[in-house]
Amino acid sequence: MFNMAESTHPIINLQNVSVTFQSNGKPLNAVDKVDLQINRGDIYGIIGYSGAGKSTLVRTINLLQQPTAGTVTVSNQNLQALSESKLRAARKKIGMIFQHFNLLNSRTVLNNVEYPLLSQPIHKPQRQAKAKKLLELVGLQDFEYAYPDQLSGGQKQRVAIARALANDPDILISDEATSALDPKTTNDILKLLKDLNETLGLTIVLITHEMQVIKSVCRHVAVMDQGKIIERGDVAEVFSNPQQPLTQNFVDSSANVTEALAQIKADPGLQNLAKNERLLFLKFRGQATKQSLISDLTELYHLKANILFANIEKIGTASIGYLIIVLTGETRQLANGINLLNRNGVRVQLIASGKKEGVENDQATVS
Ligand SMILES: Nc1ncnc2c1ncn2[C@@H]1O[C@H](COP(=O)(O)OP(=O)(O)OP(=O)(O)O)[C@@H](O)[C@H]1O
Repeated sequence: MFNMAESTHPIINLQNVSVTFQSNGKPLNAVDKVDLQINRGDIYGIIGYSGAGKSTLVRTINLLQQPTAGTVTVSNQNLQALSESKLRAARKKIGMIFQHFNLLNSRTVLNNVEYPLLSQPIHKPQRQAKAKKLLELVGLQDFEYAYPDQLSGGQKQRVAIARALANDPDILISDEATSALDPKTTNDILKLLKDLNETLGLTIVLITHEMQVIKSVCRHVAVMDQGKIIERGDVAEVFSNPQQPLTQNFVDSSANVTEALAQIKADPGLQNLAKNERLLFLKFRGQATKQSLISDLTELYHLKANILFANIEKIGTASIGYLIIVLTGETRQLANGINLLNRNGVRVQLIASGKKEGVENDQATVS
């Protein structure tokens, strides 16, 4: 996906950035020697589980979090070398939105959006005009005099976005901004962020623990674990061919496979498979998702496949298919069938086999 607004010049350049906290008297490397370059106009996702260091990392971008080591360059300025007043000016060009909106409940929607402009040398009419324009941009022109408590979660986040745009930032950092929202509202907010990226050329850095969020708006992604970026690149490339088990976990959870596997493994009915049955987890990629391999098993080897779970995860132009099946048939034919799947690029994992008939009797490779 090419975006006219995106250039190949990094607007954000973190070099060898570390943040070490003291936790119970011991050093904790929340961010560990991270290099991160984000181009102007990009929508860059950072994904990781809780505690991976995502928030700490993105807070170094505006020096809300001072790094213990490394350099932070934004819009060609080394932020650590700036005077207090120049740093304040640089920070105004980096907006932020959060999971819990952080609105001032005693102020109207309009006053909330005006708030960051109060310290600016602008007169009230211009300030209000600007805030009204921003509310229109986020689709809340009819809510100027409402109070945050009267709004839905999605509307509150729109106010927070309008407020974050008050100083015409070049960069918007979104820290789990959709985590408290339902799926439909999440999509609406993500669509708004994408529109703002396209119309304003806004660079967006978005942190989340949900792969669907990354998939629906980001062009690039970094996967974070224990303070380090363990994998990064184009979203479709990273998620269609994960190199790290953690990245694979995100893909599997997104396709609901992790949950399905747990449920199936816990099903008492499947603890006692007959000796001619195999419980298999199959993962397909690319071409394999289009082939009729399951019907081939029946035709060639007289195997019966009982499908317990099926899903296809589409990532860019790539597809990853998942099947959990109970395959029934003669021992030799079961081995032939599994070999056929393997030969066709299907990753076959044996979850359980029938009693007495051990796996060692199968002449097939299963992982
Ligand atoms: N001010 C602090 N003092 C001490 N430890 C901290 C501080 N801030 C964060 N940490 C620790 O640093 C690690 C990374 O936290 P961080 O909040 O950056 O992770 P995260 O990936 O954003 O996760 P979450 O989504 O849960 O916030 C965690 O172990 C956290 O407990």
